[in-house]
Amino acid sequence: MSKILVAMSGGVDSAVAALLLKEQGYDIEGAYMKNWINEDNILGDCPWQQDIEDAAAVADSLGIPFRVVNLMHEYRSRIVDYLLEGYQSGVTPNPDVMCNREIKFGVFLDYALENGFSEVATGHYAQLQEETADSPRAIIEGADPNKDQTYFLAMMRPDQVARARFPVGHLLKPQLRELAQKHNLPNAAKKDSQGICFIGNIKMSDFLREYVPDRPGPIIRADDDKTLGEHRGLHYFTIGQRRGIGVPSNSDNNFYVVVGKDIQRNALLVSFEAPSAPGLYSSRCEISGLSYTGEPFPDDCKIEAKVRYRDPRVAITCKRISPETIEVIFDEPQRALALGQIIAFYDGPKLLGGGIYTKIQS
Ligand SMILES: Nc1ncnc2c1ncn2[C@@H]1O[C@H](COP(=O)(O)OP(=O)(O)OP(=O)(O)O)[C@@H](O)[C@H]1O
Repeated sequence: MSKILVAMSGGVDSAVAALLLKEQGYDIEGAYMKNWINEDNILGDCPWQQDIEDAAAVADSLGIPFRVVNLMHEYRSRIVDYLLEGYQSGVTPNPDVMCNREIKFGVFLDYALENGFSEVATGHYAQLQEETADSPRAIIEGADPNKDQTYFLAMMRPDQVARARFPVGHLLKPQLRELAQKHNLPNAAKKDSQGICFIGNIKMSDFLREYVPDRPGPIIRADDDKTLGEHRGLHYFTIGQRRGIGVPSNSDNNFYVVVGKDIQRNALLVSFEAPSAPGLYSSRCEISGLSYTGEPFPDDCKIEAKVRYRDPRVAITCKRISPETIEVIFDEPQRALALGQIIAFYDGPKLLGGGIYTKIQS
């Protein structure tokens, strides 16, 4: 029977993933991935030591072998550099999506295959539709609509999907917690992690402050080009952001919102929140780095997409520009799309693939 390496973060989701596979009779081992932040420890916070202890304790209670895999160098080159380059060039990268393709189902899967395993399991809320004569294995949204994580898997390639397992994707989070308690898993009551896969409990703004030099520039009102103030660096801001701009609206009903970045002038563009705010809503965009989780979808087609994590699926039309680039036209204009971020494509609950916003048009 095939051997499965379970990626155990110390959190409850991957603990239950291991529990379920064990109960189903699979030959499994657990592994914690040590990433770059573990080694550098510059920000004086090390929640990961506790995470390793928690993952080891869960493996112990399940009676499965456990190891720590050091992926520090790969993480530095594939994720941290991508993150820093993105922020330095004025776009908003998505380390979580890249982490799944490059690390969890990239170097970590390679490590598993080299060490006698045939699959990698994670605690992602996603389901799998097994391969049929007509189509390869497909990723389907998780059963818990509040927890579905398929968006983060959008850039996975078919060969990676073929070797992935998501044992908890059919569960609702409360059911998962109940299972963890019923089986006395040592981390049954542990709080959920905050998302960004390697930064852990460290805030993105602290990370940026440490690694990307400040580069002050003007805050400009996009409607009339009036300078309203100064920002510390474009990388601290994302389109659609309202908090922390530092420019009062002097009015009770109007709020300034970031509507864009003018890279040439190093200017942060703001406007009052409104459907007519210049650049805030887009009806079309260009997507590069197009990647499919299974069969490629047709050159010109009507499908659905999630424009960001936690957004509902929306109707889109795709038009092919080149092998790796498409134009996406939204049925309804979408608010605050950020260059560098990821769009995920769907056919109903089935994930089709993803790509990177490289041009956004109103
Ligand atoms: N440092 C790590 N070592 C091993 N596996 C990891 C690590 N970080 C994340 N994973 C794997 O990736 C999955 C999704 O990661 P994410 O950070 O979204 O955690 P999560 O949904 O809070 O799950 P968990 O409760 O297992 O931490 C985890 O369930 C786990 O299988």
